[in-house]
Amino acid sequence: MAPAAVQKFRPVVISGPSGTGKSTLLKRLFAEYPDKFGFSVSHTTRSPRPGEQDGREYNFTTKEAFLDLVAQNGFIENAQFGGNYYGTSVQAVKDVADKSRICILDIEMEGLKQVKRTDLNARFLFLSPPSLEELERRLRGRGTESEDSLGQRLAQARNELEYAQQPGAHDKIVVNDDLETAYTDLRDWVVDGGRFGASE
Ligand SMILES: Nc1ncnc2c1ncn2[C@@H]1O[C@H](COP(=O)(O)OP(=O)(O)OP(=O)(O)O)[C@@H](O)[C@H]1O
Repeated sequence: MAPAAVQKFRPVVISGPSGTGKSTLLKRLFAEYPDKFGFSVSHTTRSPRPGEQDGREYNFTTKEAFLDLVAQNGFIENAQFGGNYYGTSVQAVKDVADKSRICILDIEMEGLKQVKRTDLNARFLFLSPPSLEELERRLRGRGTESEDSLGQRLAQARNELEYAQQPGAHDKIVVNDDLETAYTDLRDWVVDGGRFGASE
């Protein structure tokens, strides 16, 4: 049997508290390596909007099919917003590897734990803020959060930082203090001398 594409194109899970700088760093990584990485296509039960194509913006699906896949543990993460379901399926991550790209998963701690229960052969990087105080400053500076949402994000950040301290929780921890240093650290670990974590 041919080896699964995820053996060669190992997905990378990047987690870390909201506001730590994941989007900022990933944007740079994608710009420096435009053909190497990809995001998985999410499932949704909402209707396609004009111009949206099944399998491109989303995998459009019915509520029944969605819930079937939930029951089969087919999702890494799933949630309900405004009456519709959304989720990242294990298969969608494999689809990225099948296209010879490394899937980058920007997910929360619960999703990460779910990935560990799959055969996705992922590598795990935790992006840590220098401190909770600095994280709060950045979230306030970004100007996207209400006080409520800020409080929730900081509480969740405490959980994630605690989990990250457990041995074996992540393969690599990058502290995003100085942006240049953090980017070099993250890139060098992800690229891994051109092996991208694969054994050969
Ligand atoms: N090293 C850094 N020093 C100072 N500010 C930074 C640094 N890295 C990122 N920021 C700023 O912190 C804010 C949060 O960054 P970003 O939006 O990338 O976080 P995120 O982890 O992707 O958050 P979310 O998970 O909520 O999308 C942004 O305003 C960004 O410009």
